Amino acid sequence: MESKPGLWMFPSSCPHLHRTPSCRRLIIRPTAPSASLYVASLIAARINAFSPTAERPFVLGLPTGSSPLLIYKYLVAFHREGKLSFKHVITFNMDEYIGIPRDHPQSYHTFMYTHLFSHIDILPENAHLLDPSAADLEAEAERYEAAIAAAGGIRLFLAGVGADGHIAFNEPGSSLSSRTRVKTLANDTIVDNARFFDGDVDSVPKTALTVGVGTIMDAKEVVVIATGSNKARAVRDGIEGSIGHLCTISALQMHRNAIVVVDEEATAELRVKTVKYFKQIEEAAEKMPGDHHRLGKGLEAKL
Ligand SMILES: N[C@@H]1[C@@H](O)[C@H](O)[C@@H](COP(=O)(O)O)O[C@@H]1O
Repeated sequence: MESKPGLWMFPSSCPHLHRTPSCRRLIIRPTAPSASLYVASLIAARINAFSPTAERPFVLGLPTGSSPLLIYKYLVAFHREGKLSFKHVITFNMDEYIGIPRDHPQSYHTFMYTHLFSHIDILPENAHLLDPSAADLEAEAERYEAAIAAAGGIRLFLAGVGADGHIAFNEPGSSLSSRTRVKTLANDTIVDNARFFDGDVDSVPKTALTVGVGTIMDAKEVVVIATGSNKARAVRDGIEGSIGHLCTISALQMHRNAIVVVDEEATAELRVKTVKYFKQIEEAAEKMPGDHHRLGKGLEAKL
């Protein structure tokens, strides 16, 4: 029998393939905009299918960075077109820098309001972010975990991935069962993120509050977006590599309901066989499109 890479594989006869787009798998889209539209459409479809109410809100985990930018644009567009409401959505952001104020242009708080929260109907009290100004950061981390639990747990966690395969700020070497805590950033991450601080490595905070790998693994569904050739190594290690703490996104191989959505460029380091296999699965799924496909039709050209 042909060997198949990793736990991400499942037989093309898997009945779930035809029922839900959220079987554990890799989705390959030609470009970053089409990958982002896929993810935004999936999130919108999940929220709408859930029909959230004040008593039964949809709980969404969110990332920052350049990767989710287009996804947020699409979500805002869906909202403006009356296709999506965040009125009964509760969000939890995955991380926040320590050492810069909330209103700093590069804080994740500012990022979220600039790119998403100010443009949708989310209630401010429902948009949760870690507070790095808390006097006791350990207590703040515990408070955050408790708030997630009190909200009923995260239904869908959207994530990006660092070039070295880290998820949130769970840098290489993080425990795969870690919870929300303070993390010292890896040098690679600091250098990478200097692009947001006018290229000045010294201005990048050296520590952050971040949800743990375990916190993300507890979500009912995890969706990762990875686009561009600088994510190719992370995608390869996360999908074809073994599960290990040096590439924390690889923990998702153990998640029952996780999807990695990539563009062609991000597949550059994958084996041809792996790419072919997942494309074949996707072709089969597309013959039975779910509503997340229809929802996004036409938007890509407009944005
Ligand atoms: N903590 C964030 C991650 O959540 C993000 O996924 C990563 C990649 O960022 P980008 O999408 O800008 O490449 O950067 C930071 O490390």
